[in-house]
Amino acid sequence: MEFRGDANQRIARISAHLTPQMEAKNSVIGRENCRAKGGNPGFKVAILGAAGGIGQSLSLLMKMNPLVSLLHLYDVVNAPGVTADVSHMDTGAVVRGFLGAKQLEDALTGMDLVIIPAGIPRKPGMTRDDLFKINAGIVKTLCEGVAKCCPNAIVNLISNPVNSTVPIAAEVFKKAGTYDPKKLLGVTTLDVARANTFVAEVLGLDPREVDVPVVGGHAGVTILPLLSQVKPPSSFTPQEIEYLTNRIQNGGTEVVEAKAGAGSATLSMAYAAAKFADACLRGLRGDANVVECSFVASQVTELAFFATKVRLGRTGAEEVYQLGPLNEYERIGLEKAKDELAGSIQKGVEFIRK
Ligand SMILES: NC(=O)c1ccc[n+]([C@@H]2O[C@H](COP(=O)([O-])OP(=O)(O)OC[C@H]3O[C@@H](n4cnc5c(N)ncnc54)[C@H](O)[C@@H]3O)[C@@H](O)[C@H]2O)c1
Ligand SMILES: O=C(O)C[C@H](O)C(=O)O
Repeated sequence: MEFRGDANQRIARISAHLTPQMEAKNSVIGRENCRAKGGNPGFKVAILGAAGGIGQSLSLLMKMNPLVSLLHLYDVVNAPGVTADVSHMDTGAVVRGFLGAKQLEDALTGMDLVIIPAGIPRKPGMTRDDLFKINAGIVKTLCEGVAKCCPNAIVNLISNPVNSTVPIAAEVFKKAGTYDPKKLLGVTTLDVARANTFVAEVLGLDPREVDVPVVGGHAGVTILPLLSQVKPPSSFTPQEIEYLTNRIQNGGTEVVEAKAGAGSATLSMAYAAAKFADACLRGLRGDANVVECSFVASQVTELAFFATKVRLGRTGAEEVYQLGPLNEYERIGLEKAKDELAGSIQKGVEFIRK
């Protein structure tokens, strides 16, 4: 009887948390009184924009990551549904949902890593810069929350245009007095995933065996694959170089056009974001030799931000690698990339300083 009593109490506690009244009473969408808190040692991760095309798949993938003990899912719509759904996966991370601006601070407090895929995606005919008007304000607000509630967190910024949203985030953090350049990382992993895939197709290799550094930024000509540095060492014909460079630079547009108005890359992006977040968490844990490409504060060129390989450690991007030797084709590409990047970075900075 004693056992039944305990069990009934437990069931009553859990059921109480399933009622809409209780959900409304709690400021957080979760199961606060449940015994099952996961108990995993691990990192606390928030996804801002978790109910979106990227956000939902990314939430699923981060729930599967054994390095995550607590997963906060925040959005201005549909966070409760995504949270309920993902929370039923029998993996270690405990999931809590947060809906709307009033719950942003709760979503962010105590986080080690904040991943931001919030904002509108492109439709055919648009450039990433066309998203600036709406996404700049969204990123500003969310980063103000980060500065206030988890100023030491690593931030993975996905929202486009990344070439401008990363400078926006940096300016917000500077204004708040919390800026640590090592901790602000623009996510360019999808460019690398595409480059590895397309190069592997041309070489007839398994993409997992291929490593293509992609530097510069994350839009059109600013996406600069360094095919001369591909591993395993490979040579390409001029036609192959032209084809691969164009396809990698326009990979996002290829998906936008194929989706024909229904958005941009979400599944491959969630995969790439989860891969990059996992690298950040392994760095935070102290693993050695965690190296990924990312758009970060940089002294590699004269520009304040630039994507190159970085080494991820306990404090974020602890080392920013130089470009290495470039061939003539890549040197010309670099100049074009820098010209466009300079304007995008300036636009982001001015948005906050104006
Ligand atoms: N860095 C990259 O490689 C890369 C790749 C693909 C997409 N993106 C960008 O990621 C962004 C999201 O793309 P998507 O396809 O997931 O779009 P989506 O419209 O499917 O989802 C965006 C989500 O953001 C939410 N949102 C809007 N304002 C918010 C706010 N203030 N706070 C929290 N959440 C908010 C929306 O409610 C929505 O759920 C776009 O800007 C897109 O261009 C970047
Ligand atoms: O192309 C887009 O608009 C989305 C994203 O930046 C991508 O590269 O897929």
